[in-house]
Amino acid sequence: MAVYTEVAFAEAAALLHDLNLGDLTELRGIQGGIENTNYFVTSEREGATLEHVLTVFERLSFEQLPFYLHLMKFLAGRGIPVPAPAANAKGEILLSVQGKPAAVVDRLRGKSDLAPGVAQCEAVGATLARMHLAGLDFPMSQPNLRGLPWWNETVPVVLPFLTPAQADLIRAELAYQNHVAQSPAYAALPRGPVHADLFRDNAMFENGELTGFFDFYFAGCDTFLFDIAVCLNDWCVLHDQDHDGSLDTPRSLALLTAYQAVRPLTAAERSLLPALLRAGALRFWISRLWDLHLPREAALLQPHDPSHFERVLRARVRDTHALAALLRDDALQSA
Ligand SMILES: Nc1ncnc2c1ncn2[C@@H]1O[C@H](COP(=O)(O)OP(=O)(O)O)[C@@H](O)[C@H]1O
Ligand SMILES: N[C@@H](CCOP(=O)(O)O)C(=O)O
Repeated sequence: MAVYTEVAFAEAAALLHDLNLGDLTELRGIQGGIENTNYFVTSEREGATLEHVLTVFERLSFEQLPFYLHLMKFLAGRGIPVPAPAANAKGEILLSVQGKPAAVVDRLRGKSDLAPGVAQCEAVGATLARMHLAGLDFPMSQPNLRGLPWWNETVPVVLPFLTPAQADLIRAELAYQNHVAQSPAYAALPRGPVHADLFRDNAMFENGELTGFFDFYFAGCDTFLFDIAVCLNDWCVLHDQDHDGSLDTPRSLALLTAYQAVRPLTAAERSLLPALLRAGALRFWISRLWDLHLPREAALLQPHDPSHFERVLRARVRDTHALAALLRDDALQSA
């Protein structure tokens, strides 16, 4: 559990009043996240029980937050299942707790499915594509703050903690990704607001139905293909202890086919998916190394295992040509 900022009951109660969300009845620190302080807040208003999530942002600034919160509001308004932020009487959705930025958003029903099958991957693929299309009109712009420039800055910071073989891999992959980013095919990739961290623990299901995506605090304007790659790397790999990071073909095809039924991939996207799968693995290997070796103070913090994404990256590098062949597969082409 990561609770970096302790919020008192009275402080949370006053916040809910300002948002016209009634009387606070329960305030509970949330286990699971690693970036922000999160609490479940339950309140009573005119006989109804309301469930929200209070987030205090630990790394993001008052300048960066409007993009994420307004994106969630915009997507929710377009019928995409994401938590809408609550507004105060002045219409403000970006709040302040102990001088830090904060927000109160809808609590999604259900729980995360950490062992998804084909049906869950289909639901994620279709909803991801709908979200990408809905976001095309979003008027605000902010880069993916965990994109290539951050990788270039952060790799030298984590290098001292790596073995020589790991250092060779991370340097070679960073060079490869800088090269890919200069290519005409990369420039041709469709772009818009992306979630950029849509792991299994950032989606909820209830009775087998997807109830929504949440945790948009790594979102940014980037290629849609990067978002797809991040999803495939988490939703469609084997997660047993001995796994080697390989993609599970039935779940990968299910996610991609469902995505394509809503927004077909372009030729440039097909050709660059193997490279962007490597980019997605590199991004989370770097951030997990950074979180592990350069931790912040926290009441309780469970850093994620970086070696998982080292394995995923090695598997994607090994499978680059096989994945390219899979993407030329007739069944997927005609989806
Ligand atoms: N809008 C929401 N609806 C339901 N549960 C949520 C919501 N936001 C966060 N949670 C819960 O809080 C946990 C941690 O949130 P997360 O956003 O992943 O934290 P962090 O930002 O620190 O990574 C999630 O695993 C989930 O159980
Ligand atoms: N999904 C990332 C970590 C980001 O934390 P989250 O709790 O906001 O998803 C990873 O698994 O490394």
